[in-house]
Amino acid sequence: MKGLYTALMCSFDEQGNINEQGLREIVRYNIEVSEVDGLYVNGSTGENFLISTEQKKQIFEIVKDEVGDRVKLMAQVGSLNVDEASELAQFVTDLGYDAISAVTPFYYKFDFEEIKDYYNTILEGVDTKLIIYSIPALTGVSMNLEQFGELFENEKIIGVKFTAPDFYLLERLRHAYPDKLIYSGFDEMLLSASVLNVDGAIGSTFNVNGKRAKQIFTLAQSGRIDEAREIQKVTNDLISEILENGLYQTIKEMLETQGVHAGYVRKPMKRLSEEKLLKARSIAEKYL
Ligand SMILES: CC(=O)N[C@H](C=O)[C@@H](O)[C@H](O)[C@H](O)CO
Ligand SMILES: CC(=O)C(=O)O
Repeated sequence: MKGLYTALMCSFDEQGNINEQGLREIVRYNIEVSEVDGLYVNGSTGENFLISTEQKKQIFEIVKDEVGDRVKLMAQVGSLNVDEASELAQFVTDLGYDAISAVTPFYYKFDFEEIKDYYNTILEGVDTKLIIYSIPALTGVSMNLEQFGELFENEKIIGVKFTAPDFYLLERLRHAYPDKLIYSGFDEMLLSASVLNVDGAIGSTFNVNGKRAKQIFTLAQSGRIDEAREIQKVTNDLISEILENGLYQTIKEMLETQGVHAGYVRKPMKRLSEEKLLKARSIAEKYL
């Protein structure tokens, strides 16, 4: 389960319906061109929190069908509706996903006991391993070292996708739980996280920048930090331009320039203006 996973985008048409062919093309591009080790399906990047349960299932099915056993697959099933999360956990287990992942429950201010119960409930009765998805900037949920430790006591919880800039906590986690899988979540901090010996990374920009990300990770693992830093610099030039232009929209348009029909984002996300579309294309030309 180690290595680099793309937080997979989903292709939607102008009405917001899933474009199956487009989604298959995104999957193929990630496997064949970016050569990542796996895909993280229905995360933030997949616009998961904007779609129905049926659409989530459809995406899980299409991706598994397209991938087969070529790369590893993680399914993000987390939801404020725990019944939905459990249903999806069972669904992807039956489909043969390699692991599930669940974002910490958000919006309401859940206490730690409630968060723990959420994970244990999702895992009840399903025979799959789970990666916690921690992204405090979007969820408002920060957990400390001891709380991660308490969650890790459940043997089915095998790791965490750590999307936070707290490298003190990351180092403490790595040291305290050498047998758990830790994935770096911020692509712009991949080198720094790799130096702390994370097991892999999961990122949105890998949809278009998977090759450089892989280089950063493998160079850092073999101690070639100067070379890795150069590639992180180019990567961060790219990420800055993407973030300034609109994260998911720009990545989708960059994929379009490669013949991948990544389509539109769903409302309430907005589409790129004509000017930003041109900018996205010029970013693609510069970096791809
Ligand atoms: C919210 C979100 O998309 N987070 C991603 C993973 O956790 C990252 O891959 C970021 O998109 C990326 O690092 C750009 O900031
Ligand atoms: C990793 C990330 O960006 C996601 O949740 O899709």
